[in-house]
Amino acid sequence: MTVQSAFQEEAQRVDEVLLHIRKQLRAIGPRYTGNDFTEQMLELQREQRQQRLEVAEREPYFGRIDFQEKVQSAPKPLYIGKAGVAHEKSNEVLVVDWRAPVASLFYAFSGGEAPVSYESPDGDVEGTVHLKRNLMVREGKLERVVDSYVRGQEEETVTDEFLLYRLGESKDNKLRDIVSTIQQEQDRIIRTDKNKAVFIQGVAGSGKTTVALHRLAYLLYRYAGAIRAERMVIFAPNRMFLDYISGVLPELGVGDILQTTFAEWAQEQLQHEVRLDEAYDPFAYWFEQPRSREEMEHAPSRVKGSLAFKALVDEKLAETEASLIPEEDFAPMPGWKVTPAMIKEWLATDESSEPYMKRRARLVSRLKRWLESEWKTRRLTDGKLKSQLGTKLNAYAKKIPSFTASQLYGALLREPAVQELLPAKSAAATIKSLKQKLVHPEDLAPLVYIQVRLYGFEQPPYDHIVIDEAQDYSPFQLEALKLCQRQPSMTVLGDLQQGIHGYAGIHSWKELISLLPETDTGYYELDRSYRSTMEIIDFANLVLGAMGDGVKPAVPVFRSGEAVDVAGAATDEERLSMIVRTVKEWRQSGHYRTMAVLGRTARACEAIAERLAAEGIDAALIQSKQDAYGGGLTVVPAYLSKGLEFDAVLIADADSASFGGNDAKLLYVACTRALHKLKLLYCGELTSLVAVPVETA
Ligand SMILES: Nc1ncnc2c1ncn2[C@@H]1O[C@H](COP(=O)(O)OP(=O)(O)OP(=O)(O)O)[C@@H](O)[C@H]1O
Repeated sequence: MTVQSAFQEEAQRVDEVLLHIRKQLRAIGPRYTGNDFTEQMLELQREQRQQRLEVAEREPYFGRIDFQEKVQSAPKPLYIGKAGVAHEKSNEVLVVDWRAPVASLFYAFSGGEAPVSYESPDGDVEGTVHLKRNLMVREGKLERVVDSYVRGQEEETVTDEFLLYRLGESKDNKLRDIVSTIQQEQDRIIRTDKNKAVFIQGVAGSGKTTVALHRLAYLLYRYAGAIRAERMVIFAPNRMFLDYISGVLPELGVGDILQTTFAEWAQEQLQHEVRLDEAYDPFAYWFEQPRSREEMEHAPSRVKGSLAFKALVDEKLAETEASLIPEEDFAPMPGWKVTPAMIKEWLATDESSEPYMKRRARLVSRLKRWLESEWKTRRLTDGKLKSQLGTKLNAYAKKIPSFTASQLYGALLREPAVQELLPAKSAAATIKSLKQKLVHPEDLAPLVYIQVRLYGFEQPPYDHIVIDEAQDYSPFQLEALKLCQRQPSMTVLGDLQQGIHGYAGIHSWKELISLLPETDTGYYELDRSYRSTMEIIDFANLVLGAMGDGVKPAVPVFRSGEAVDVAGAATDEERLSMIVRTVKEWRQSGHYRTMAVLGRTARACEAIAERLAAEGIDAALIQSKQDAYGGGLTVVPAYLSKGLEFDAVLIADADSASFGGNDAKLLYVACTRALHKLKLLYCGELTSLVAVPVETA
């Protein structure tokens, strides 16, 4: 078949499928707005179906794979789309949902005539692939058809032309779904079994965030009923990042998933008993002036996030547990007595896995029942005596300690064992803040952990937990989250090479993985970077090399672009003029929809934004409490740019004073934000992290 006739045939099919989709959309009818519960539930289903069909109407499908099952005599074309569509009468499948088992063939097939198979609920299905085709449909019209594999033709392996086309596009202010170009190594992670905690170490731009979001959509489809969107949670580093990723799930037809930061979530779990101390800004402390590695290593945040600290919390909780049995008898009247031994017996028959405060409440009720039964047995009637007995019970109950999480935490911080781990000054400062109900971010994991151990849940709230930028999490944070899940079902992703929060995060994935049973975990590495051109990745790898041995360079996709520019200025004034000139040039070129000027500190960024404003250039200055990222031209401190991406990036102060020997990770993060264009400017001496200066000015 010629390329032209293939295009015509596909264009005709797109039209036909769209007719079916539109017919089905029309058949959905008007919305139900009454009060009948059953009708309301049906309406919810109708609404979801409508959303799926609307997604399909925009782009019915993006891929085709012709697969011949071993038992069949001819290949069958399967069209893969974001939402499955069936013929309204015959139920024949017109579009296969990308999450269906058979669709895995489209992603996993890497060429060759050998038999392939996919896992269906009824077992493995074997067969051969005859065609793999990418189709691009925009606004209901077929625009492009690319065959990446045709059986019998000379090229044996699939080509990446379609992927390269997608990667070459410029980006706006939101992360997008990648269903049409998911790569084999990503697909494997997305389709991992639900009862696993999946850990992903991936280089910058390898699609970790994107993969995690697609995995949620997959789990909801594959385990419909068992896993529910409202019992899932995504943790991201800040509100701006959450805004940036907020478009992906709706586009995949998934709604209602809680997307939050650990700090916000923790304060809610603690029912706002405490709040973050606004006067302490960790970013300002750690990034606005040089700090030594030594200081980072011994930071209070590292101690409070450690397992050694958790062990002390556990000891304190065990001690509290033991205090459930009072040391004295409860003897409200002569001849009436409950001994500690009896209480011990009662507690032993109770649900011993229940949290302390529940067991405590149960014990007090039991004492009350005992009092009532004694009262009845003795046939007493004196109302005054009854109220005296009540008072005695209350007085006795007070001897069984009762705590809020922050009270217990405060008590723990006063103990000598804690003082051995944590500098006395730091413990004293935390105790003082707690009195005002203020805490630092690193106090939240211990507090939530204590809260859950003291009060528990009716049932742990989550079916699945996603942790993005998990290299910045402490083992104690993971321990707190473990208590909140029904079974080990997590997606934990990050990049140790981008671990710029050394004062809080981990050094090795083992620190987190070892907290779960080995059989419940999976570990994956993603080495290919999809975001940036080869030139940018090669340059970023150079910076990475400055970190010393043991680093894993990112492997670029074969997408070539412009060379990375490095230019020096003689004076700071000249550097600022060069920033203005570069931004103007980039704007005039019309090539870039999103651009960023990255500075080492917030202060440096303020100066740049001021200068741009003075030249009449609009730029959004991003600060640490930012809620949203709006695209266009942005000025942002390098440490806040993590997770984001821009068509063009200008690193405004790549001098040796701004990026010293310890800042390789930060500079690596900054360089890898760029998709198509990267430029570095410096004044004075170029940072030693960039080994080969390239003069272009
Ligand atoms: N298979 C793919 N097809 C097309 N684009 C992809 C693919 N995988 C990743 N991308 C693109 O690469 C970019 C980086 O993805 P993402 O932000 O998820 O990576 P990351 O590993 O989380 O990056 P970082 O660690 O730098 O935050 C995004 O623009 C994403 O759309």
